[in-house]
Amino acid sequence: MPILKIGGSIQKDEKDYELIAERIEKYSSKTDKVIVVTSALKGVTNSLIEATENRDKAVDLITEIYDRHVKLLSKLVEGPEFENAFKSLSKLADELFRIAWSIKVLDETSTRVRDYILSFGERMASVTLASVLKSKRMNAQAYPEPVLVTDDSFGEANVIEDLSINEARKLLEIDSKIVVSPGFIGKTVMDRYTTVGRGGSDYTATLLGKLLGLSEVRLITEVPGIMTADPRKFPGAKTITRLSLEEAMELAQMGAKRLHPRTFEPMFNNDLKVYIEGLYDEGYTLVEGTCDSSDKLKGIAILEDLKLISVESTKIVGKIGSAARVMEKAREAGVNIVSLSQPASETTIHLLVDARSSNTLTSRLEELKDVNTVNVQDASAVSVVGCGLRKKELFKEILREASSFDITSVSRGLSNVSATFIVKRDEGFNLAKDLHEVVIRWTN
Ligand SMILES: Nc1ncnc2c1ncn2[C@@H]1O[C@H](COP(=O)(O)OP(=O)(O)O)[C@@H](O)[C@H]1O
Ligand SMILES: N[C@@H](CC(=O)OP(=O)(O)O)C(=O)O
Repeated sequence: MPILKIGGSIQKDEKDYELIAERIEKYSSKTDKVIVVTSALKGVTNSLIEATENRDKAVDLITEIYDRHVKLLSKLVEGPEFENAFKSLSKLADELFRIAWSIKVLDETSTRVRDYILSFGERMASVTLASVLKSKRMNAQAYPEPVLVTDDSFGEANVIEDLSINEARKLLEIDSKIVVSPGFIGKTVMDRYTTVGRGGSDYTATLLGKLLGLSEVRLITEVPGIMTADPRKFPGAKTITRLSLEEAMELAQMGAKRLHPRTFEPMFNNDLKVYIEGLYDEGYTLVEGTCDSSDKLKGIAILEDLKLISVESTKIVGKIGSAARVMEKAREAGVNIVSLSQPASETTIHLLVDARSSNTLTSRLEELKDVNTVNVQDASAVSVVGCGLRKKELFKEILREASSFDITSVSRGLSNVSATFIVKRDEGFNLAKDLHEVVIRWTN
C-alpha cells in the first residue's frame, strides 16, 4: 500500500487534476488501498498567510480561494457528486469567512488563529481532490481532518508519534480504496489546529508511512525528482536517480526541492523507500539506504538571504562560557542559528542567521560587556552533497574549485556527506554555479 503525496505545485488547474487522477489510478490499480496526502492548491497557503497579515483584504482573499475551488469542481465534477462536494466546501468556507471577519474586527491574529486559518487550504484541497476522483468512478473518499497529533508550538508544531498512530490507523479503517487526507496540518490533544512548518505535506506523507509501517511513499510534484540544483536557477541541472538517506537529509535541510527539513527523518531504522517523481516529465529520485562505495557527488544547494554576524573580542579568548553567553543571546532573541564557527585562536565567533532576524540579535550581542565589535555582512551558504566527499580526491577537487572565492568558513555535515561554504552574498551564486559544474562531472 503506497502513500501518494500530491504537491501544491501540481494543483493549478483542471488539466493538472486530469493528470493527478491518472497517476492515482495507475498506482491504485496495483494495490488494495492507497492513502493520498494532499497539499493546498498552488498559492493558497501564501494567500491565507496574506489574509492573516493584511486583515482588511482577508475576506476578498478568501472569496478568491473559495471561487477557485468551486470553479475547479464545476469543470471536473457533475451531478450529485458536485452537489456533495459543493456543500462540503461551502461549509468550510463559511467557517473561514467567520474567522476572517473576526480577525478584521479585532485587527489581531495569534499564531494559533493563523494555523487554524492555514488548515483550510489542505482541508478544502482534500474535499476537492476526492470529489474529482469519485467523479471518475474511482472508489475514493476524503478524510479532511488532520491525522497528526502535535504539541501546541503553532507554526512549527512537533508531532507526538505515539498519539498519532491511532489517528493514522483510522485512515485504514475507512471503507474506500483511496483515502484523501490533508498534509501539513495537525491537531493538539485539545483539538486545536496546528501546522508543522512550510512544505510540511512531504513530512506528513513520510511520517504516515512510518506510523503505518508501510514501505513506499511517493512525493508527486512538478519537477522530475530532486535535481543536482534548482532547475529554475541552474538550467543544466539533472535528476538525481538515487540518494542515500544522509545525502537526502543534507539536501532537504538546505532547502532543495523546498522539502520540509524533516521529510526524511521518518526513514531512519525502517524499510521505507521514498520516491520523488514528476507529474509532467518522466523521471524520479529514489531515496533509500546508506552511502554506497560507488556514490560520487549528487547535488548543490544554496541558502541566500543570510547574515553573517561576527563577534570579535580579544577578551573572550580562553574564557570558559563566552561562547555560551553569545548563544544565550540568540536563544533570548528567539533567533535560529543556521551555522556557527570559531577559529582555534578563539578571537571571533561567527554566527550565520536568517537576514530577517539579524537586527534583533545584533542589538542584543552589542550589550555583551567583553565584546569589542559586532560586524554584520550579507552572506550565502553553498553546500555540495555526495557520499563521494568522504574520498580525498573528490573533496580536494571541490576545495580547489572553491579556493577562487573569498570563503569565511567550511564545515562538514552528516557523516561527512556534505561540505558547506560560507561566502559573501554576491559570490554565492557564482560559487554554486562552479561547484555545480564539478558535481555534473562526477554524477554517477
Ligand atoms: N534540487 C532541486 N531539485 C528540484 N527542484 C528544486 C530543487 N531546488 C529547488 N527546487 C524547486 O522546488 C520546486 C518544487 O517544490 P514545491 O513547489 O514545494 O513542490 P510541491 O508543491 O509539489 O511540493 C521546483 O519548482 C524547483 O524550482
Ligand atoms: N501548503 C503548505 C504545505 C506543503 O507541503 O505545500 P507544498 O506541497 O506545495 O510544498 C505550504 O505551502 O507550505
